[in-house]
Amino acid sequence: MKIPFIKCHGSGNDFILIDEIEHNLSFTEEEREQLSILLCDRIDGVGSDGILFVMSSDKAEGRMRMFNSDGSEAEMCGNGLRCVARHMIEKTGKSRIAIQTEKAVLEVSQVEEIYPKIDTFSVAIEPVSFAPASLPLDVSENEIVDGWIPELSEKYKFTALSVPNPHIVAMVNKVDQEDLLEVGQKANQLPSVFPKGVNVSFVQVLEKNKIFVQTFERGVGLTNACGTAMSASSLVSTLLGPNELNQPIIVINKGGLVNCIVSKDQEGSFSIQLRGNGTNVFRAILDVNDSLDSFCLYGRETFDTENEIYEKLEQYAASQVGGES
Ligand SMILES: N[C@@H](CCC[C@H](N)C(=O)O)C(=O)O
Repeated sequence: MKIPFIKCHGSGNDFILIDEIEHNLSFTEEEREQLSILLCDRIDGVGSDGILFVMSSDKAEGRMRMFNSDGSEAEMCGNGLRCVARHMIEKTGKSRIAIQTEKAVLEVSQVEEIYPKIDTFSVAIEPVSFAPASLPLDVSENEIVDGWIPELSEKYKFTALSVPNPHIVAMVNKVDQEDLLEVGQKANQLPSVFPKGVNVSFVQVLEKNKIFVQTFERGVGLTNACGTAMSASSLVSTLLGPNELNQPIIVINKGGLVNCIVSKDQEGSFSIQLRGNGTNVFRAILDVNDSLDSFCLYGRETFDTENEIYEKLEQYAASQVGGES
């Protein structure tokens, strides 16, 4: 099977983007899972945090399905949606379109650069819910906002929310990566509390409207950045910390930076706009064998100029957090 793809990233959260419409491809559910495990492998595969399958939609200009590197499917992917937004905006020539995701049809658009010469895409992150059933999270409380989850940790308090994939967020004085790894692994081996697993983030306030976020992602592990987690963290640090509604919150991460704008409507529902890069690294073609357990890659073309420009953003982001990034 021949599969042309683009290797891309949002804040260093990297993906293999496969456009099924353009290349007349269609996979079974089992093939999507197997391809994700085969191709995302950082040693023997192409290496990425997940696969973005771009499909046709009768509700929007396109549809995104996102699979994690362990082969599980996620309800949503913020950094991935920016990469799909860029791809579809370039294809359609429109600067504002809609993309169907598992739980919602979401508006995406090209917007003002977040950093000089970085093409920037804004994606809507919604629906947002604090209802434990929406994650799902099996607790007796009506919601967990800066509260204890005793089965998980005696050291960190969490806020649980879906955006709409599941997240728990802890506000910390300083991000301890070893603790994050430990808590993240534990949370994802605790089906009595998190039946479908959960993304776990630690958030450090750098100053008003500026935070540093790191995430242990369900289905992957520690990543450079997670778009839905940075959106959830912006909301949580607005509720519990110094950040403000309707103002850009700068979110520094290990792979760069994004801006998040948190809004609340008249009914009290929250939504978040996530703005950041959608950078192409290279394009190539995969020749995958019938049993989907090996492949060869050919025709590789790199996007050198945009990657050189992105390095400047990375250096700037690293300078904003000293030891953290
Ligand atoms: N990195 C993504 C989220 C990917 C899915 C996540 N690991 C999950 O299983 O919910 C993002 O940028 O939002």
